[in-house]
Amino acid sequence: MRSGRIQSSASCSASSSSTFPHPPCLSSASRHCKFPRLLSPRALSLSQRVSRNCLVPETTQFSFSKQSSTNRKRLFPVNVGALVTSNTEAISTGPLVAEEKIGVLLLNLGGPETLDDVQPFLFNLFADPDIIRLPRLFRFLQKPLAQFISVLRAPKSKEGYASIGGGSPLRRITDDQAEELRKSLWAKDVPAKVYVGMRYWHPFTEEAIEQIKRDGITKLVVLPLYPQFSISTSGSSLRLLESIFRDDEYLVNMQHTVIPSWYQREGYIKSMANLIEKELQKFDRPEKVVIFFSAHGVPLAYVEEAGDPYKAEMEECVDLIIEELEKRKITNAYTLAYQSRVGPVEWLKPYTDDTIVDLGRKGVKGLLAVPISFVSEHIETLEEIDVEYKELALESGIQNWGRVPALGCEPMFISDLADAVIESLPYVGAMAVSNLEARQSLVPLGSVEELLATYDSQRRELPAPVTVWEWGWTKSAETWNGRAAMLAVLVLLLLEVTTGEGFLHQWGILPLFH
Ligand SMILES: C=CC1=C(C)c2cc3[nH]c(cc4nc(cc5[nH]c(cc1n2)c(C)c5CCC(=O)O)C(CCC(=O)O)=C4C)c(C)c3C=C
Ligand SMILES: [Fe+2]
Repeated sequence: MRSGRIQSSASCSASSSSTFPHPPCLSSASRHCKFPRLLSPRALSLSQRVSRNCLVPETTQFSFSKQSSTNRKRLFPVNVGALVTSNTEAISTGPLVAEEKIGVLLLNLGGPETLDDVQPFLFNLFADPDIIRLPRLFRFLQKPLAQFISVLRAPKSKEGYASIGGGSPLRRITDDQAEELRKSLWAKDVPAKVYVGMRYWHPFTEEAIEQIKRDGITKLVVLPLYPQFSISTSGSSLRLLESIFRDDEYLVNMQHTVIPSWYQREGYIKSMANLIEKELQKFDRPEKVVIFFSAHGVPLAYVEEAGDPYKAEMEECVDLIIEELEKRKITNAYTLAYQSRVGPVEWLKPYTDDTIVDLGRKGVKGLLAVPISFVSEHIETLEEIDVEYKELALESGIQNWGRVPALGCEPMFISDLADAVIESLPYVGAMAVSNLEARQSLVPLGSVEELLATYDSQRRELPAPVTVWEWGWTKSAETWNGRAAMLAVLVLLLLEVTTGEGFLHQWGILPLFH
């Protein structure tokens, strides 16, 4: 089989070989132009909105095809140190004074630590308006609906968590990453404190923020632990931070900056390439193995309707890793697919399961799975990939299976995260939008408000990714089941509100305001 990207027959609408014009940016030297107001999100066409990275001058065609990727600019600096120095000089925020207390806030998803945590964890997830975005009129239903869906989904999720030891390893791994990052920063003469703020489980972002206040942090770098930005992950955490910051006098005055995504950084790309290279060597005939990048999916509407840059960033990330492997003379065939879809709506394609079957049918005998959207082991690597997809691959005729571990605390990766933090420090509190130099930063930066204005500024209503009720097999049946269930919820609510009694009162969801 020829090397290069394998396109599954179940391939996506905006395929990896599609070419589209790149949005204008201030300067061709600028690696990212995530700063708003220059380009009004409304003014951008859909194809422009999904790829906001300004890697090439305005007139250049930007393509994700294999052929053109070799002509593309290097995405990461050859000499980070030199550029940091020049950036530091360029920004007039002044030197860090002795009383300055630097904090780094790592944002992550969080996961249930015990089986009893599963349903409340799912409730928090589905109560997030960036996961289920209800029409304005129905917003008051968010919590009852989240309760309803979480109760329905909990048994299936519990099974998964039970099979990986009774809980998610996410907290332990993220705490370890925070400690290693802290050590790395101190070793680089940046005495910073590192905090972990989870979106859906302990330690919650609110708890981390309270600690940040108690510690008297004056400069904060916000670093989501997702390499690629999605409205549903980093975006959701930033949305929460925005509301916490807005309501708090201390935080309003605390200087901060956000590193929204960092998939293009040299240390991350090289660390991923190292892991892939190492795992390939475990196969009898490494050159015959297909490298299978599997990313967590998002509903298609996030990308196509809300302008989520996730898919564009993911494709670019894969291209960069492949370029790095090619430099090492590793020219295996590869493909990218999306896993873990929930509910009846269409998610990013091609789907991982369909692609595995497809590859088996095409005679592929060796597959190396590379989880790419997350830097810790979690239920979707340990259960979905290691158990479900492996089984599917073997059933589909793929005889040799391997999986690249998540990065975890891999030293080169942690050291690169520390560099990202250090590079961002000159911009903490700097008015990134009005600051010409900041726009040319190596690390795409911005305040919480700026980033939220860039991505998803209109907060369009999106179809709920999960179904409320499930029976029958057809899509239309599911739609009608959903509508019927919605009606049932409304009737129940009406009864509850009028009688003051019912299951929502028993669960403490109503009354909404105490
Ligand atoms: C980049 C990573 C992730 C994206 C994008 C994402 C979007 C997304 N997820 C759901 C629904 C669920 N996610 C669940 C678990 C989960 N999700 C991610 C990452 C991304 N999610 C991780 C790492 C995990 C596992 C955490 C752990 O405990 O180990 C779950 C719960 C598990 C299950 O029941 O399957 C749900 C549900 C949606 C709807 C969504 C986009 C809209
Ligand atoms: Fe998820």
